[in-house]
Amino acid sequence: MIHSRTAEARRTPWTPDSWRSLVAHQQPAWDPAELERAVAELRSLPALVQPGEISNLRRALADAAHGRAFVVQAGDCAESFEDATTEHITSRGRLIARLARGFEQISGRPAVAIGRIAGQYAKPRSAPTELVDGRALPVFRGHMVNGAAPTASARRADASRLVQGYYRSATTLNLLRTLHAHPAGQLWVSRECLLLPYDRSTLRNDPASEQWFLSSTHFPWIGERTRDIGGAHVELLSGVVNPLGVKVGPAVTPEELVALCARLDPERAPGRLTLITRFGANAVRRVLPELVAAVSAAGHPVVWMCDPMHGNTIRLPSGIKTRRVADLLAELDGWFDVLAGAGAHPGGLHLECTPDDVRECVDEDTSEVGEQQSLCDPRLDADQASTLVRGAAQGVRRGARPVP
Ligand SMILES: O=C[C@H](O)[C@H](O)COP(=O)(O)O
Ligand SMILES: C=C(OP(=O)(O)O)C(=O)O
Ligand SMILES: [Mn+2]
Repeated sequence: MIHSRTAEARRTPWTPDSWRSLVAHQQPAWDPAELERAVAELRSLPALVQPGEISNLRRALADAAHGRAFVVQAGDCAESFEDATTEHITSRGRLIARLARGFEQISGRPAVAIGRIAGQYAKPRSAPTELVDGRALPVFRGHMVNGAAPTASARRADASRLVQGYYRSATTLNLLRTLHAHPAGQLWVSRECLLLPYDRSTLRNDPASEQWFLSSTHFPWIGERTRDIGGAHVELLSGVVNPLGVKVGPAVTPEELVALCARLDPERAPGRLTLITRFGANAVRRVLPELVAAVSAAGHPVVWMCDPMHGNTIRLPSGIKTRRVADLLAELDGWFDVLAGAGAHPGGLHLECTPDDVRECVDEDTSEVGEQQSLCDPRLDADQASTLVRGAAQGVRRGARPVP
């Protein structure tokens, strides 16, 4: 990532639009008139989540920061508009709830269940274009931006998709609330904060507290490619009261991470900030110790969450992406060991998974990979996801009951 280093000293006060003067990474080339129409409509539409829910989630995440609970955050890499159906939403909600319950049964620690769902429709990409039959096409950026079909017309950024995505998020969340609303098993929703005009148009001011909140998800996170401290994503989310996640890859320096914590968690409030680390099995033991030491020394009570998916992606010669469960478990093991060594609490696990019958990730042997049905990254199937959750639950138990 290219970092624009806006000097802290030059920072003007936060407003819902203060991000506009800053560099915005990973934004599609919208048609300005179409975008204006979409955001005008979105700004008049109801909030999907309410401030009281956001406070409750912050409390649950504070428990995770203190080692009294553990987050199980899971779902598709990219949700599909076509999958916003009763059947698909129900099976996804059930899988996440089942993973959380399975974690609790093995670990004895309460789980905070968060879906990558009800709005996970936008993707950051490694390159803006891809070659299809020798022709460069804009890359697929998620259904809130364009279509996945490899044609120029499908790949055009279409701002009316922002509104379609809002409505699909609303119906998805509505069904999830019906299925998982009881207080003990509440399912929270999360997504990457990526498309800034959408996020801006779903900011709302809570009249009771006069605080701003992002009303289109409970738990937004900033991706590895957009966590520029001087960039627009960090600026926009710094001013909302939602709990925030930040993805952190192996190139981050301790100084950079502490600066991000200072921007996003200036009050050092447990539950405010979750650091979702995604280093890869080979890097986690080398990179994580210094980061945990620096963040702890700076006094930020973050939730440390392990995303074993995004640092372990393998691109096969066929072009298909896959991941080996063995690598994911190795990263998870290293992550637990480092946190235990640093005296920090393991706070959560972040997975890309699906209840559908797929073979996008393999146990060990990459020749076993099947057709990639995912719109973006390879997902675990339900059994593979359970294996990871079991690994996390066992890691928590090991930490909770030290060997004499
Ligand atoms: O989760 C998403 C992917 O890791 C991200 O979109 C990058 O994918 P790409 O390298 O295929 O662009
Ligand atoms: C894009 C993603 O992750 P990262 O930002 O960590 O690469 C993702 O979670 O799908
Ligand atoms: Mn992904």
